[in-house]
Amino acid sequence: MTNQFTGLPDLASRALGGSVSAANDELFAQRENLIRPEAPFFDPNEFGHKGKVYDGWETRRRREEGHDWAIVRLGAAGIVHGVVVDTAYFKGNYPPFVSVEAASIDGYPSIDELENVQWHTIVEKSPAEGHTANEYAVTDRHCWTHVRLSIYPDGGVARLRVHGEVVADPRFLSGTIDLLAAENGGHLTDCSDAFYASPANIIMPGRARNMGEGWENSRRRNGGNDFAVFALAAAGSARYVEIDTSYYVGNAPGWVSLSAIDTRKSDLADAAAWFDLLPRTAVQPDTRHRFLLEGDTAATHLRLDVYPDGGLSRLRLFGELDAESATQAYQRWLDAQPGDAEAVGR
Ligand SMILES: NC(=O)NC(NC(N)=O)C(=O)[O-]
Repeated sequence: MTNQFTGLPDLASRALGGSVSAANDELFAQRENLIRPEAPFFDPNEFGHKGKVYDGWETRRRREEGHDWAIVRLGAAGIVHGVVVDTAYFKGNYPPFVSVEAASIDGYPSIDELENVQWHTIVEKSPAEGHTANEYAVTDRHCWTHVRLSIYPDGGVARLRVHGEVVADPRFLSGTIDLLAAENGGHLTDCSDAFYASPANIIMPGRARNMGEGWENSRRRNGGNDFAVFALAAAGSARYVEIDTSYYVGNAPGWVSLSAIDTRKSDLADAAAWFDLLPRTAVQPDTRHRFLLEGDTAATHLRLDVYPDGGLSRLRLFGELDAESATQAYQRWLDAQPGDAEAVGR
């Protein structure tokens, strides 16, 4: 059975800015592979001087007591709903048991400092299978900045996915911000088609480096148009939007439109409560467009329609939180802090 949490953003992903800060060993395969956003790859014929080449993190065969570990700084702090320890292609060398701990650290700790922070178990030592996306649900609802994966006693893991909700530090939600950005807490809630790549990609930090880093649907053959719906990081009013079709040369939409809703006033399912933010507007391939928005734009959700289909590399919605929304964001962040959140590395 697939757990629902796998639909939530991967807080560890390199696409969101995660980093594998440290590992006790990585002789066979480097730790940074753990958070690569793409699916693991395997070439049965590829060998290096140290052995078989794996797209994952792999430690040597352990000859003493103990176990191996790797520490990941999450790309965005958040509440973890579940983790996936994917042992894809590790068949005779996967770890039979894994556990995951988490920590909440305000600041930028060194590797030495990380060893001494308070780690909380979020996945008890549990069995893992080889060549399998092993899923573990997490019930703790505190906000974490780091996780530590332990494997028993040693072995290889292709990917570590840490699915959850971003809980942005409200001190950085002031002024004009991207209300849609995943790093601020914006997330995809619905879409018509993610055949080649999900629209969740278009709210990731930075600019896409190629078409694979954006949203690409399939060619639409049966009428209608494709769409994606996002929850904003927090309720706010948008002043301008950036619609980037970079790298979509033969498959950009012909036109796009944006609509929004404020679920503080109406139900998400109330079709009549959605209002136009940007009317149907022609867009060009491989172009970063900016459009000013007018009128009352206060909203909690945004819907992007592309006509008839086609991809985007990024979508940005710049504006400000209103006072009520800023207070709520602050309270949510405060409520999610574990009692022993530490300030380290400042
Ligand atoms: N064939 C292997 O994968 N062997 C070993 N691993 C690598 N990467 O060569 C091992 O002993 O776990």
